[in-house]
Amino acid sequence: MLTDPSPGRSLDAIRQRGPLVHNITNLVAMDLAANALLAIGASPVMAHAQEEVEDFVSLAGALAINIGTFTPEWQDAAVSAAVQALGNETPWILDPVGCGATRFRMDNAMRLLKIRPSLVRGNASEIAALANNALGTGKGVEATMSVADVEAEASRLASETGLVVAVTGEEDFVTDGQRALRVAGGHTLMTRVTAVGCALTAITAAFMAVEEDVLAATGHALACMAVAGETAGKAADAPGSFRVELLNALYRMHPGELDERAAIQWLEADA
Ligand SMILES: Nc1ncnc2c1ncn2[C@@H]1O[C@H](COP(=O)(O)OP(=O)(O)O)[C@@H](O)[C@H]1O
Ligand SMILES: Cc1ncsc1CCOP(=O)(O)O
Ligand SMILES: [Mg+2]
Repeated sequence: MLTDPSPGRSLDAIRQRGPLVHNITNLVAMDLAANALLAIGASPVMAHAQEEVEDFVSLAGALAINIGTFTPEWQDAAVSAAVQALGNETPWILDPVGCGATRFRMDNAMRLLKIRPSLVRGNASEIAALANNALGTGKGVEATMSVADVEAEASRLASETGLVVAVTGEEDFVTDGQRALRVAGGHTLMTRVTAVGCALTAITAAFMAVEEDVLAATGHALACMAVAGETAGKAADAPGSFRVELLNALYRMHPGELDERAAIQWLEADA
């Protein structure tokens, strides 16, 4: 595990070690998330059969669970995987896609939250919904609130649960209830390509596989995606080509460039 909190060092470690990331993710995101992991140098596997999830967790450096198109069977497999990850001390991340939209999604997210993910990453509406166990936020899987609107609720959720919570949007916010950071950058076209957030969740798992400090690993992953988004936004002016350029930018990113361009701001306690 790394001790030097530099995003470039984390990216370099991913490229050197190629951690296997086990994803239990949604039908929309599988392609982009797997390709984003390959682009940064990690190895993806997408697997959600109850019969094999525990085996894959034991092989993986990190687990990403994303509830985006869950069925009850899928959810049960995710619970088994999360319990296994917790027992193995394998870092795992929860992406509560659209949890403010339906009771089924919220119940899935709350059940998984109790298995103590290392990190919860969602957009502003999802984190607001989760923090209050309340429906009615967001439009389906999309955010209708800003990150600034929910920073206080994210901090409360982190303090109450002892988990690290990341809220993403125009400027990202991450907190463990004591320490916090913001990550600037990215591009508005990231909201016009589906599954960019899900792909971010997947690559954050890869950063958690090589960096023990979950808050730092998350900051590094968010900065990596933000820098890639900026690069892609210079090369593309519409969603189709932006998606391709985002993968190209993740693949081409040099650790030194990431260190230079990462806009991570560590905040005082209680920020
Ligand atoms: N308006 C924006 N400007 C720049 N970057 C953005 C913007 N909205 C989202 N992002 C970035 O897009 C990625 C996905 O975040 P988000 O859209 O919140 O997730 P989701 O797709 O799960 O709703 C993050 O890296 C985030 O920083
Ligand atoms: C459109 C959609 N519907 C169910 S999951 C999904 C993808 C959501 O991706 P993201 O959370 O990254 O926007
Ligand atoms: Mg999402």
